[in-house]
Amino acid sequence: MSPEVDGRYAVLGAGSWGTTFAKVLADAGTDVCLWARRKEVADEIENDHLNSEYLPDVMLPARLRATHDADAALDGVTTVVLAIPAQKLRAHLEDWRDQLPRDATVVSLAKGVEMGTLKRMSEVVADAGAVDPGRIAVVSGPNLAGEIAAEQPTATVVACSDHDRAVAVQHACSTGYFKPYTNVDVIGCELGGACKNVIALACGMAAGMGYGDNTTASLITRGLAEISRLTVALGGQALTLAGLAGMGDLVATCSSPLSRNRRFGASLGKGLSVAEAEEANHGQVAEGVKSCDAIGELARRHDVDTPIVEAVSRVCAGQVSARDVGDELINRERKPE
Ligand SMILES: NC(=O)c1ccc[n+]([C@@H]2O[C@H](COP(=O)([O-])OP(=O)(O)OC[C@H]3O[C@@H](n4cnc5c(N)ncnc54)[C@H](O)[C@@H]3O)[C@@H](O)[C@H]2O)c1
Ligand SMILES: O=P(O)(O)OC[C@H](O)CO
Repeated sequence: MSPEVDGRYAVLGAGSWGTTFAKVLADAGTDVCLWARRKEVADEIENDHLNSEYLPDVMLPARLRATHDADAALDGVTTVVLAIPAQKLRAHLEDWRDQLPRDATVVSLAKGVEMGTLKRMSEVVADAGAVDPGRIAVVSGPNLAGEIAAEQPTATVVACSDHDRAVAVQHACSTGYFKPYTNVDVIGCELGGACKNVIALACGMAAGMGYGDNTTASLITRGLAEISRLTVALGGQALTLAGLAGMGDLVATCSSPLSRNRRFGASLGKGLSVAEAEEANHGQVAEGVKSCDAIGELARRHDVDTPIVEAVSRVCAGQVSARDVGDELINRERKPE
């Protein structure tokens, strides 16, 4: 375990990733309290050091505290970590806005783009939480919660326009199994995390139809081209997408049977309806299903071509089958890479 880290952290949201990230912080020696929406989840973590619904096989550190009371979790903290699904973040922030300490760093773990507003999560935090953008950080990378909770070695990126704040979060979550790098390109890191979910849906569809690694690699690589174009159009850095928050997360999410987005896509590829695919995912969030339309619309507004994102949107809307959309993609116009 690392030496004690300065500052107190609240992690708001005790699903797979919120619980895992809180464990990482506690293992790093950081003082952390986890807020759970349901009292029984908070009580189980506080008393039994277990979150049996999301991480049934993982013993949580005794030093990790948990509560159902958001005011208590936020009292006196230096850093607030938001681990709420992307489309639910705004409503929660509006509730918590007055409790967010004025100088706290606010870290978003969510990977999505808000439907309707087309805002990235840091923009939602700035807007709904009334937080100065220089205080907002995002954590994104190849971070499948189950593997990290099992303490398998993983790297990630902490991005913040204020480098000192990124470094502080980096120190607070560095452990023997979790290695955070810093970056100042918030736009690139966020778009990498949000868009790879949509590409993972496409890879899942391909797997569900019985296709192998060549198809997956082709979708990952052409997906990376779409994400890079969109990132540059929105003011981010293409090079960020060559890193952990881009290629790294694409490889993990598009290849892993643990990914909820890939699993959801595989259900669609096998011919299940969207409702049946949701049921097969046991109510856990597959962010790409909701974000794909917003990402597609964002790309259209900036005149960026995103054919894989468009294809996934149409399948998720039930307009076309995965197989038909696959044929459309392979038969698009031939052009230089
Ligand atoms: N699980 C991962 O491996 C992982 C890794 C990196 C990033 N993320 C991202 O982190 C975010 C959270 O993902 P997760 O895996 O923890 O999700 P999850 O489905 O496991 O848990 C969601 C959590 O949010 C809570 N919540 C609070 N308000 C809610 C509401 N109104 N509706 C639904 N749930 C509500 C739920 O109770 C639950 O504790 C997502 O944006 C996801 O893309 C997840
Ligand atoms: O399970 P998924 O598809 O939400 O992916 C989890 C993480 O985002 C992987 O980095």
